[in-house]
Amino acid sequence: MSKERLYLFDTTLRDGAQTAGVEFSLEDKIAVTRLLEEIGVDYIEGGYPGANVVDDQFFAEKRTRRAVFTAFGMTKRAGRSVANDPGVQAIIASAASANCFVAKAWDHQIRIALGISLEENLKGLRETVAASAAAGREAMVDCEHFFDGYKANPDYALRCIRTALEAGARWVVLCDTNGGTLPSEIDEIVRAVTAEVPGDRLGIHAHDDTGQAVANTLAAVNAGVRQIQGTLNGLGERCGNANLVTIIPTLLLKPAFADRFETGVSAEQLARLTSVSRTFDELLNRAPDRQMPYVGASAFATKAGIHASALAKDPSTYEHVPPETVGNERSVMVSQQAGKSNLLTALKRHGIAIEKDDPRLDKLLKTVKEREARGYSYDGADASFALLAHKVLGTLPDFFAVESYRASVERRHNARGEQVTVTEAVVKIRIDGERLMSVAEGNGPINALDLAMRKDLGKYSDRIEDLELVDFKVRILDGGTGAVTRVLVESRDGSGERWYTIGVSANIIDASFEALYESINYKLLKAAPQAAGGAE
Ligand SMILES: CC(=O)SCCNC(=O)CCNC(=O)[C@H](O)C(C)(C)COP(=O)(O)OP(=O)(O)OC[C@H]1O[C@@H](n2cnc3c(N)ncnc32)[C@H](O)[C@@H]1OP(=O)(O)O
Ligand SMILES: CC(=O)C(=O)O
Repeated sequence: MSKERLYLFDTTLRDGAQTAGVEFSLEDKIAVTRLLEEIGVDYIEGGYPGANVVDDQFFAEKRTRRAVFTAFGMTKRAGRSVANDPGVQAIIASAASANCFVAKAWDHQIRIALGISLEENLKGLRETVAASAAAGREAMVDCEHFFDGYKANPDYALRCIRTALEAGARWVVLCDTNGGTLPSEIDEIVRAVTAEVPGDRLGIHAHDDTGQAVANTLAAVNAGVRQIQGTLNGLGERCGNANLVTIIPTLLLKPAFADRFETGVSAEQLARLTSVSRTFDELLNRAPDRQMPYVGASAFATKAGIHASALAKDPSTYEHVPPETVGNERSVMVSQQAGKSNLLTALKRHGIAIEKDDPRLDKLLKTVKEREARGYSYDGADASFALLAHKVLGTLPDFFAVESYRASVERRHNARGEQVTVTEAVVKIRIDGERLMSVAEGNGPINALDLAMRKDLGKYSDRIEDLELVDFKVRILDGGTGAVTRVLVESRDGSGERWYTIGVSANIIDASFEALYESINYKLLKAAPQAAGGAE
């Protein structure tokens, strides 16, 4: 049986630009377009020419290679002709080859928000679409508030669709603008509409105000629409739009859709989805959502010992799809919820071979659980887990020992009478019996300690030259100033590898120092031949 084609329409650069806190520069728009082309969407709605300078610049030239470059805007204003409407003219004159016009389809909105008659609204819709089609653009219409409009006045909502199609629109998109419609209502209304209008001329644009945007989109596809609008990582006005990063793998990997439909996304492009989603978050300067379906860091992660045991026998026991199909990876974590299977998987990741009945494994599990009870959290600090494992198994080289450290913070007035804060640290270490002492100033006690500890590591100094601290997170575990502090340090080196280490103490400086010390030790461990596979 031949499959029906579904068309993916991305509106990250238009509806996504309506997200609170998001502003795209011209360079951002160009970079996002490149990302979208990597995953093979059919249409890229790049923004609203005529609305702002960035969008004018973006639409000054064609920005897509394969996807249909689409400009958004509203239909002509009442009381003027299309030729005299600068908004519509800017859209048609742009470098876009498709135009998507928003038109209201809810009688209540037309009366209140536009203050015009229902006929005047249809006239604007008809004339705008006709002008775009006459200019050789692929015209489409976003029927704003379609579902609320259909509930209030189905005849009028349907007339909006028919008017757009008769005027030359390729697609009419049914919008759940306020995002309050539920999947059962979408199903019922789309089925009623597709009884009148062919589904291969219809699209769906769902907002996530009840957390149902993806479900609503899939319900609309099931009920007959063939164009899907959505955004990268679910960006969009208020609670966001339907998340294409969730929808695409569902369409390609779930038989209920994959057996019936095809898209323009290949298996190779699907495997780039995790990277595209995370790169997009980098560009937005925000942390990726660990729990995002398919692509989140936790999407194929397990902490539970019972799950880890079964996963080791066959990954399909606890995975709904193979993680590599979307470019993600399986992760078995070590924590209080762990059993020996979790440890074995984590040890294997660090190149440590050990039998399940080796008594040292019981000792390691006991140590992990004891330390977790004191505030350590190894599921986010894999490098500290590796160090702990080598220590318990007796294979951790004795790189260097810290004999003592001291940090001081002094606020005083300098010679010009200005108030300054001076921070200084002294670290004494011992390597092969030799004592080395370093002093450093920093912009805070932790920075000063880090600089002092790394200043002179004797024979190891050149091995840590490319070590870089990337992030530093502090969490107070029990609340109050007398509480336990957990510090997580993220490091990286010239190889591009990133690792996480942890420190826990009632004293924030002590916890930080421990995490820094662990980071240096892990860097040295990586290059230590005697530690590799050292449990045997
Ligand atoms: C559901 C959606 O997401 S639709 C997309 C919404 N996105 C945006 O609005 C982002 C970009 N918008 C903008 O930069 C500006 O709103 C502009 C440039 C488009 C217009 O700015 P202004 O001319 O100052 O108008 P303003 O934004 O205050 O109001 C919108 C006007 O468009 C009219 N209008 C709204 N929708 C339509 C439509 N589909 N067709 C015709 N006119 C419309 C409104 O009645 C209002 O006019 P009025 O104030 O005379 O009643
Ligand atoms: C067009 C659009 O963004 C909406 O109706 O939500």
